[in-house]
Amino acid sequence: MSKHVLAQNQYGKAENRIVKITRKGSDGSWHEIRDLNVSVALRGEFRDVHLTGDNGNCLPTDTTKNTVYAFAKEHDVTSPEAFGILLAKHFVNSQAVIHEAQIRVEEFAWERIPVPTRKEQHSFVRSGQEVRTAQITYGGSTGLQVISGLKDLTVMNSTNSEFHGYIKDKYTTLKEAYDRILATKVTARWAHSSSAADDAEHDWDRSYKKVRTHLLEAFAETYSYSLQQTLHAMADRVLDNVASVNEVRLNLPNKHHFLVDLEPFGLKNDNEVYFAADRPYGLIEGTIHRDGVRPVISTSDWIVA
Ligand SMILES: O=c1[nH]c(=O)c2[nH]c(=O)[nH]c2[nH]1
Repeated sequence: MSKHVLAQNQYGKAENRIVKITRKGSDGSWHEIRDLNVSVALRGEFRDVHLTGDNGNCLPTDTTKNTVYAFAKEHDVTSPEAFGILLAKHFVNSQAVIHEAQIRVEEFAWERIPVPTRKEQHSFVRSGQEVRTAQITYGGSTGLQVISGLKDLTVMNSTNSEFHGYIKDKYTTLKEAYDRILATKVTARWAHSSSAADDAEHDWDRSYKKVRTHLLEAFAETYSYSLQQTLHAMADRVLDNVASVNEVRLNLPNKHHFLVDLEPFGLKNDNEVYFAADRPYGLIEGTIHRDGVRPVISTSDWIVA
């Protein structure tokens, strides 16, 4: 026996890449695709597996992978959230030793390449840079918890951004800015109310589009005095407009654009030529939630820009 304490542990199979083709139309020539990266983490009675070599409670990670494949065949993949809910419930409800399952899904979006000369539609182009995310946790004390999100959504305002009035100490060299570029690569996660999570009819694709639109509109429409203020405005807009969302966490790395000094060349830089710095970036993160709701989105995952 170990004299040390086994604390949080989980296991499963990470990053199962699956593409589901659904054939529609009378001859099945209209294709729809969902391109997912599905990770499984199981929590439960796995003490003996770690301590004694008894694998009697261990559902192999290989089986969890196969389950993802089989579920993709046996069920409609209507959204990352709905697929994750099916899987999480399956693991907890089928094995007594599994107390909680967490499914993380990334979805890569594809758009149709329209081919007017043929009725079959089976050609696609990867759309955008952003990745849709979902994290489903079922069992334990949480019941069903659904956290949706997106990452790698890069946005820029080429004006309507200022930054001044900040603390100045002996290390401060930053010049005050009254018209600057504001650019960031958005990582957003939002937690749904339990009534939305438990509603089998919830339209996850629709709520994803709504949240994404409100995030982008708030970014574009906020006259910004700091990226922190923009962050708050973006999350606020989502909470004001999407009733089923209780909490929003945003990671907004400040992708700095510095004015290039053109004076050595006898030129004046009228806020026209910037150096787009790669690193370091400003680390700007925050959670905004409805009053009276306990926040559930992890604050410990730092997002690297
Ligand atoms: O929007 C900003 N917030 C900051 O906290 C900060 N700090 C900094 O150097 N530039 C900026 N910009």
